[in-house]
Amino acid sequence: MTVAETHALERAPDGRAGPGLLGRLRERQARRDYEASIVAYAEAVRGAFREACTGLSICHYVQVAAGVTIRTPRVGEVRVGPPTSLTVELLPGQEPRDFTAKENGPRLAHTLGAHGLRVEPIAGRWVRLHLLDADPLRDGFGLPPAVVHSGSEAVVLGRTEDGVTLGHAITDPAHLAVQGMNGSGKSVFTYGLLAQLAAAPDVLIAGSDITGLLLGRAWDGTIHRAHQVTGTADIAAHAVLLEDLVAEMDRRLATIPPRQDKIVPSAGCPTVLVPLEEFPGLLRAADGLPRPKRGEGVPVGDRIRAAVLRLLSEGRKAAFRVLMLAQRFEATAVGGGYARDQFALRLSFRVPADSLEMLHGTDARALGQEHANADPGVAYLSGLGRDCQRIRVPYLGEYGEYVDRVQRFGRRAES
Ligand SMILES: Nc1ncnc2c1ncn2[C@@H]1O[C@H](COP(=O)(O)OP(=O)(O)OP(=O)(O)O)[C@@H](O)[C@H]1O
Repeated sequence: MTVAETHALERAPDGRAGPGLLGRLRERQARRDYEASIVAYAEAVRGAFREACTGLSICHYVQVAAGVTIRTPRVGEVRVGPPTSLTVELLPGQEPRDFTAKENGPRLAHTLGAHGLRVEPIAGRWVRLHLLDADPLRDGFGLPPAVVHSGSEAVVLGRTEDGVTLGHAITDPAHLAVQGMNGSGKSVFTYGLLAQLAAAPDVLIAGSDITGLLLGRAWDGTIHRAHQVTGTADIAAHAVLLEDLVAEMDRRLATIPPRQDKIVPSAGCPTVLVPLEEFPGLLRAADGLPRPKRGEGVPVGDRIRAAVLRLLSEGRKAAFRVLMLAQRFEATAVGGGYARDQFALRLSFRVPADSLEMLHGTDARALGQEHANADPGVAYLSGLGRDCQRIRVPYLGEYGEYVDRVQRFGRRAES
């Protein structure tokens, strides 16, 4: 036993076993050293924050008699984490998002030795900046085998960086655009979405899928299967299906009851979700077909474009929701800029920076570079009153699990 250990085991004055005088002195010293190190660390964070704000121009330049002086947002409490956080008072005219605008977020975080930064408005002009040690979306999460019992119940879309689970009811008046490069996770996301909706008695999943994986065989025996067209052997069949859906939409629009401006979905008149898997591929295949001679009909590609445009522009009131999937939402590839503008809910898995901006607007420009290398299942979501935010979508599992869930939960066709 060392001398230090002997002292530490001395008896306390009241006779109870515990640290003796020397031990207590050492404890006190250790506590003081620790507190001093915290104060020094907090000062270092304050200094680094001030310098980063100056470097990134998150500051005010004030003219004084001696020249120009720089004011940076005042740091209040520094809380040692992990994750470390600091309260900051915004300067007049500043907004919480100024800390993350452009590339400020990652640059501030890196100066402060962190991976990322999250800004939490507290009250008045005060915000709390959380310095994240790691990407909060690094870990995936599974999609439990749960289904909704009505289209008005929210399906799980994903989880935000703050750990909030985002839901979306398919009855909300929004068409959905999903883009992502090969292997970015858009199919797995869509499997999860459709599996959650497969059992709802007031939802019909009717769409087109040239891959034959999302729709088709997996849905055999369900009520939805008769309303799905797959493969590339008969591209005209995709046009026929979409035109049938437009005819049903027209019928619904013509029968909206008086004093109502939209269809209220029910089991008899379900919300029709129209997945269009790899839609640019469908258009390419259709445009590659021989064109009919003059006066002998409309080219299949044009028929598909016209039908989808009508579903997009008029379908919301008739309880039609289009779910379009593409590697990238270039206007020409998805039926035109007007068609693209109809998507109220937009989701981008890993895509090049210009594709992200194309779908989410210029606000997303700053996010582009990082997102071009995003992990599978990590996406940007915007629309329905939400700012563009980064989420992780749930992982349903391998393809076989999707087929199993559709077969287990999918509403059966009446025999
Ligand atoms: N949410 C997720 N969490 C974790 N891993 C995922 C997630 N989504 C997808 N992955 C992984 O990424 C792989 C590719 O996903 P997916 O097939 O959905 O990509 P994709 O964008 O549809 O590609 P493609 O256009 O080639 O079909 C999956 O096999 C899975 O291993």
